[in-house]
Amino acid sequence: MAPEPFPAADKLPAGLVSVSNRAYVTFLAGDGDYVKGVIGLAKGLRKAKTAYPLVVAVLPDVPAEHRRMLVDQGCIVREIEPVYPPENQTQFAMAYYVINYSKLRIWEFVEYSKMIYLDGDIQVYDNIDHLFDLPDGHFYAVMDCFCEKTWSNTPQFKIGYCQQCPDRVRWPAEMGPPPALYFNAGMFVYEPSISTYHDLLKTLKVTPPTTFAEQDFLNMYFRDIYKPLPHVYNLVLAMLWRHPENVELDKVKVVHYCAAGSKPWRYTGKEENMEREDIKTLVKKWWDIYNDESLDFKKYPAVARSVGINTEAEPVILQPLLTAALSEKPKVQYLTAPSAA
Ligand SMILES: O=c1ccn([C@@H]2O[C@H](COP(=O)(O)OP(=O)(O)O[C@H]3O[C@H](CO)[C@H](O)[C@H](O)[C@H]3O)[C@@H](O)[C@H]2O)c(=O)[nH]1
Ligand SMILES: O[C@H]1[C@H](O)[C@@H](O)[C@H](O)[C@@H](O)[C@H]1O
Ligand SMILES: [Mn+2]
Repeated sequence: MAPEPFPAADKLPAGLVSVSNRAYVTFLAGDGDYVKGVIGLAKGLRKAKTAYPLVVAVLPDVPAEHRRMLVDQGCIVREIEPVYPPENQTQFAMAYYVINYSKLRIWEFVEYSKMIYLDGDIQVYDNIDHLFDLPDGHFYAVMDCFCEKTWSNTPQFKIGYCQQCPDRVRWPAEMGPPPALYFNAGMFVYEPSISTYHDLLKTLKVTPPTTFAEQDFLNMYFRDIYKPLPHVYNLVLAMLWRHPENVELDKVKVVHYCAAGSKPWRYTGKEENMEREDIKTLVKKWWDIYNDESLDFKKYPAVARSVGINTEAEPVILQPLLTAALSEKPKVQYLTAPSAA
């Protein structure tokens, strides 16, 4: 059996809690080209020298060949069951809802105490491991922008209101209180929990599907514990032309290629705003990482062997071992557990 990367919590000396049971997690559905996004993300995280592995939650329709490619990139592949929207609500767009709601399965990954979820169309350009140290008990994500056409059927869009600049068009008093802060669900910091997982699925069963699927649902479900993160942790590309005054591009750590036409592996430059120089540069940056063979996981075994790691063991567990071995920090950090008294 492959060795465990870190001591299990119940094998630690009394009073000590492992804080290494952390991981990034992304999600993959289908046999299309999103696998490129996930491979790019795995390589980007490696370039940023994260100390934590990337778990990929895959739906059953992800082909074996794509799973192998992910394992070869040091990812931990975990199959999840699809989650279906409430019956009779969605004659069309079924696939869209199944894909997005299935993301809720990641609350089941309770072998990790804290995870950072990243969409497959996200790239990480700088280390964000410090986000794991944020206090527990909250849901952390970056506030969305309401200005793109994707929002056109919302009251916000219709009156030109955006939470990114609430003073530009004020929310009219006759429309009641302004909408609660709303996050983009392409990136968030959360704590897996079986009780939350069951409650999420139970609540979903009685919640009619809406435009932004699980994103709307998560916003509703976590509204009381939501804490906004700065834009640098999830730059929604439309911010570049909708709210440039809120963006410091050179400080951005995480880019979300969610604007129409911006997915780097499908980029043609033809769609609206896609000819911008900043977009071209960001697309090129993504490709530079994707094409960088020195970031391939297979390049790492030589280094692994030199620090005494068995590279023939399950590749899926190599990344945390290796990155921990190569980082200056100790492999396992310990915290004194608060007294139970
Ligand atoms: O065929 C697909 C479609 C999607 N995905 C996965 O699902 C994620 C979400 O899809 P997109 O990134 O294409 O969607 P957007 O960024 O436009 O979507 C935003 O809105 C969605 C709901 O509308 C979700 O909330 C998503 O997390 C949020 O970033 C992808 O990154 C990818 O990880 C696949 O694996 N295969
Ligand atoms: O999740 C959605 C999606 O990414 C859209 O492309 C974007 O326009 C929205 O702001 C966002 O909420
Ligand atoms: Mn996305």
